[in-house]
Amino acid sequence: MPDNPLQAQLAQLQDDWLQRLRIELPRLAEQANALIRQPDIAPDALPLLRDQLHKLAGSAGTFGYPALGQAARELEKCCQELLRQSPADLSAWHKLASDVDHLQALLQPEEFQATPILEPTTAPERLQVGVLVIEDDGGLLADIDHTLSNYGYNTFGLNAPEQLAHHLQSAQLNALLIDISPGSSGAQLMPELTRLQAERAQPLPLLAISNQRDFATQLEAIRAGAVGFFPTPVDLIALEDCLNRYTQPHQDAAYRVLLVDDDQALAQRYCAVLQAAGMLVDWVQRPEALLDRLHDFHPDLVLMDIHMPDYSGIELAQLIRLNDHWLRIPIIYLSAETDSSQQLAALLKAGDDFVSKPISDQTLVATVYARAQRARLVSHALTRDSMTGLLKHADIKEQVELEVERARRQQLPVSIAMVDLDHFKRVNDNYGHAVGDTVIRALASLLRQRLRRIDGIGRYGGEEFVAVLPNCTSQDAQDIFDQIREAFAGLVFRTADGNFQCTFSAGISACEAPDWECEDLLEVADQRLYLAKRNGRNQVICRHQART
Ligand SMILES: Nc1nc2c(ncn2[C@@H]2O[C@H](COP(=O)(O)OP(=O)(O)OP(=O)(O)O)[C@@H](O)[C@H]2O)c(=O)[nH]1
Repeated sequence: MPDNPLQAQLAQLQDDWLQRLRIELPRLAEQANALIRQPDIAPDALPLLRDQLHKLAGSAGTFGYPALGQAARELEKCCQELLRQSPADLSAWHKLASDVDHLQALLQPEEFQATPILEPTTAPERLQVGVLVIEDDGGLLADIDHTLSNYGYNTFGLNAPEQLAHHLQSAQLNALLIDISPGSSGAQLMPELTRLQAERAQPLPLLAISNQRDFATQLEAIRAGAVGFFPTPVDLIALEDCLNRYTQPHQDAAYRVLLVDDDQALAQRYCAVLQAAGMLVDWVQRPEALLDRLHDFHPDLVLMDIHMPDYSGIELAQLIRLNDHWLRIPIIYLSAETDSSQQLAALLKAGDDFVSKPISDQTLVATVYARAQRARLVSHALTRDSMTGLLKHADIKEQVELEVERARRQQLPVSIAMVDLDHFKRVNDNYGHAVGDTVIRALASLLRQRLRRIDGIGRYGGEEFVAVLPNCTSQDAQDIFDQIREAFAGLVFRTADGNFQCTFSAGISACEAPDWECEDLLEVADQRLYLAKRNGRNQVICRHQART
């Protein structure tokens, strides 16, 4: 009995498939025998037999019976040939019937090779990160501590140089932040640190600070294993961004795969395998439902069977391509078709790739994963604001629409937050536009870090942001945004013209009537944001009364 849930599920699916085949194979043999008795029914009966053999050729290998799949493929070709020639000589029909009959003998269990499935792609929740900070400048050290703790990091220092080796073994330490300016205590520790890092299976991410920015200094940092280099005055927001990149797991949401296949047994198996690899899979059995499902499910990728009763996968792929909105979604054909000219013809009409059935679980996961990852990257590049990495105006609006619609369908709450920096014009006027940009990036980074992976966050205007929080009441949204507001107000921005702090105001709305559309929620959130500004700023309002 398999000891892991996926293998148990696959074994059960294989068992079901076998049961069905024990009934279907004798029927196939009977259909082939009927052709000997009445060769004149061949024009109608033979295509049917060929299609069933085609389906068997595609599924048998996947369920651990490659010899049966191979034999079915040969017989499929044989049917095709008979259809073309319609031989009068009965021996060809006898041979076909006997070979189809023989398929049952190939239903003996073969060595079932359970292939390892790739690791799930879903990211775990945010990790608690410990950072060892070695910095002689007390003022800068205080700013680093302050900023990083506002972003949720644990920072600690080194009391004595001989403790370095001990610290590096601690499970609570995830990154190093060291000032390597000439003559500093960090610089003196570098030879020892480089040696200790080399002994580790996985060196800790090292971020270097220095009052020098020349080639030799940066090269020295790289040789000590630095992944980030920050000349003074340190851009603490960029530093946190770099720390986040190297210490947090990949924050992407699970890839969404829409599977279009009429073969229930195979579809269930593909779903189980892809889900076990951390992907979200939706299965369309009836092609008529395809367009609605695309609209509701928003897949990153479509896996399309080619041969289905009444429709071909190529027609369906062309149908998808008629809509510009879905142009970015890769379509991978899954088919028992091995004729490369047919494959090419399919790709020329629509679709992006071809994988032949039977496909191993590992190849399926790797193919889908690689394609979905690339599609996400392209989509990311097109929909993200380059300064903050958040969604652009049109894309966050689209996401709000989508979530409001989904919430209504599922009868779950959804909240919208509209956020605007306070007196931001003064920041630009007093410290310059570049510093203003740093403040915008700081807020974007904090929003990304404090909100959930399923929340959508966008830069709605210059210094205005919109977030959509599915399955979240307005009260919960207010609590979350109050925490973010406090953390943001605590950040200190260091500039050559002095240090300063900045705040934001926010308005929250939720679906307050069953017929509320996206525009209603945005408008009410905007009114509450305006109220928050009028009430004195640095506050979050989720009803028509103020709350600080
Ligand atoms: N640095 C920077 N500034 C921007 C960007 N986009 C918009 N701004 C500035 O943001 C400021 C917004 O100013 P206002 O709309 O008057 O609002 P405010 O000063 O923040 O005041 P309140 O919103 O009433 O608290 C303007 O000075 C814009 O030039 C940007 O991408 N970078």
